[in-house]
Amino acid sequence: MAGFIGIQQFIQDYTENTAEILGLDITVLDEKGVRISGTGYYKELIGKAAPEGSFFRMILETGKPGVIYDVKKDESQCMKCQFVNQCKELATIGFPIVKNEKLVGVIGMIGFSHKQKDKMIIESEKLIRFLSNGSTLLGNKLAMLDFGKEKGCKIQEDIPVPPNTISFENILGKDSGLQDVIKKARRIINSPSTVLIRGDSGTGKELLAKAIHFESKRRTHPFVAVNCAAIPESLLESELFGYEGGSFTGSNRNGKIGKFELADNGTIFLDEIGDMPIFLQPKLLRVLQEREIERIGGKKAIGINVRVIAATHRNLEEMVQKGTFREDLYYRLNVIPLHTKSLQERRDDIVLYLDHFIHKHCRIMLRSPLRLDPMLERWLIRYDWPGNIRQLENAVEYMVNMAESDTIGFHDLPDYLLQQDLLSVERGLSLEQMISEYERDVIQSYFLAEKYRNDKEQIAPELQISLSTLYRKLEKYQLW
Ligand SMILES: Nc1ncnc2c1ncn2[C@@H]1O[C@H](COP(=O)(O)OP(=O)(O)OP(=O)(O)O)[C@@H](O)[C@H]1O
Repeated sequence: MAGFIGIQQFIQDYTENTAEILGLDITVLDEKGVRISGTGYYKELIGKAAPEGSFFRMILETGKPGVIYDVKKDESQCMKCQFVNQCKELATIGFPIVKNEKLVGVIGMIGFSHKQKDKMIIESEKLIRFLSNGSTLLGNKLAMLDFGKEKGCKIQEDIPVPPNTISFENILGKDSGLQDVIKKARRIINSPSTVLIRGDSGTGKELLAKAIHFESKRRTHPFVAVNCAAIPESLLESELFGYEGGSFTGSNRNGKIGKFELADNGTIFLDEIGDMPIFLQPKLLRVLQEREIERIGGKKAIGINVRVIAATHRNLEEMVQKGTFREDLYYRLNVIPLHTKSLQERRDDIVLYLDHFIHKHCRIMLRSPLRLDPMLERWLIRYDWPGNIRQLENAVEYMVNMAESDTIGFHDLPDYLLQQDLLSVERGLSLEQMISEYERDVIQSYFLAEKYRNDKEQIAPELQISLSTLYRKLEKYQLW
């Protein structure tokens, strides 16, 4: 998305506003077919590539605009698409985005409902003109961005502008510990104090940091994330604080602005702070105390107004003891400590995440909702999830891809999970107990399914048992 970096938020705002006015869905793809913005179904797909062979990809290949008034009938344009059978689009119009005579993306208008499709047919001339203007607008905006860069304007191209903002609503989970953390975080959104988020990998530290930023008054300014463990030690200092032109061999002659300056008036998220090299720690401490930075090779201090949120999975107290983390920096960071619990510590939330991510990925893959085999669900609840929610979501995404029927079963698990001892969690139970537990889960799942609305007379024949047997089993498993 090289050309689109820096105006991603502009494009998403444009897309959403246009979609609202027209009552149709809008999406924009970059030259590689990766979705930059989208509304409706396509909002969830931002950042993902459009399927090979799809209509918009064809526009990227040919550089020609296209219209499909009836996707179901006009199959010739979609036959090569790998999702042709699951596609929910009814009508679609696409226009290439051209910058300085070069194809750099596609803007598309989509009708998912029959009402939208009819509108697209009736008002086609007007809508095609509208989309053509939209593509010109975006092409010109990109060209202006390049022009500004050539003239040396400070365009903050490496600020990762999020396509949409995050709020506390995005942090799912009923666990009381998690809810307490959210409650605390809500209280300090507008405070200037430094926050230190502790928790294992994939437990939502960055999500929490983003929610704090985007719920605060700083939300219109950048949220800049720096992973201190991912940047080589030798580069971290210049990444964080920037440098003046010609300060060292190989450096850019115009100098480089550091992440602290980029985050001015916003929030800097220092992920993996426990990996900050000891030689840089005094410099960070100074920034936190003085609220000013000095670029490498620079002679003057630059005042900054940045909220610092740091995070780590490491045991900082132990590191302080061992002398690998400065005690003064530790206290300076640990002003507002927040802790994100691992999934192992709040297994009750696992079902909620499974459900949420199954729905999410079914929507993304344009599949009708899948259900989980109850036995598999039980196994997933008892599995330890060392990679926490990130791992769980990836596993669900894999299973939704693999499932051939409307139920996700053990055979759909990713290989690394299949290699686990699938019965290990059941150890200590006799075969009879395991079968009983399975039977209980199956019956319960039918009562939880909206389709049956708790109707025993519908459920009994579905399970091929008599009504009285069903009553007996409900009694046995106390499923009243
Ligand atoms: N409570 C939650 N509700 C919904 N999604 C969540 C939650 N917690 C985490 N996630 C999702 O899990 C993934 C990992 O979260 P995130 O990157 O915030 O974790 P992290 O603790 O910062 O991980 P790391 O330490 O490895 O950087 C993200 O996709 C995030 O959206």
